[in-house]
Amino acid sequence: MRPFLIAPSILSADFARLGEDVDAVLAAGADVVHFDVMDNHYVPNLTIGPMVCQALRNYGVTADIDVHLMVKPVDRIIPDFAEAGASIITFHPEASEHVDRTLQLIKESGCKAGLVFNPATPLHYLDHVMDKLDVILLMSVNPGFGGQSFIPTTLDKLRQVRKLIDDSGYDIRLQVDGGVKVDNIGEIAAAGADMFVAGSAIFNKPDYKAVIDEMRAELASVEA
Ligand SMILES: O=C(CO)[C@H](O)[C@H](O)COP(=O)(O)O
Repeated sequence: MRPFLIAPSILSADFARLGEDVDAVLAAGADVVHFDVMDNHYVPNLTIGPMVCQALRNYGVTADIDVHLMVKPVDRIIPDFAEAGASIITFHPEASEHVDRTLQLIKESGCKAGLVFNPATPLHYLDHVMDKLDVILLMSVNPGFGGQSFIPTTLDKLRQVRKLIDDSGYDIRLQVDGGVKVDNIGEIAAAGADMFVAGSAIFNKPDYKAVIDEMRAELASVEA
């Protein structure tokens, strides 16, 4: 399996000093910035858009920015995020009228592309598009808010998707998002995830490096 990636969700960062907080979490050892976009329509919350992504790039953030679109419709906003510096764009297949077309739009915009599955979204959306995916994100909470508890049935779903990826032979990251903490990240990795989104577990602690180091220590015992 490829190296594990830790992607702090800036949903739990301090929006009043976002650039500094993102710099701090990257300096603490994070690999990727996870950027949650909510529209108060597809999910019952409202967050940030392309202007904030561009502001992070202008501030000097060079790490990959992983944009998770919790919006409907999806396609209109994709070129704006690509222009604003997104590296990866993921979306929920049931929020798109044409999943294949949306994946192509992301790729043509120069970004990596992925599909996101809510806890109750069936995996059949993966049929016929595995060759177009760079990331599969399994939500381990219902989307909309940080700080929720990890839904344990996600572990079985991770095992299923890990097998699908391995059998496909494609180079696809398996990401998990929601309720990821130091005390469950090892079990989640053992189920097949290789990219871990964590918001409150990192940003709600005073020492980001200490949390990320503890996560890496748990992951090291899975790799061994
Ligand atoms: O997409 C999200 C919610 O829709 C967040 O990324 C996710 O919930 C992370 O927050 P936490 O780690 O606090 O659960």
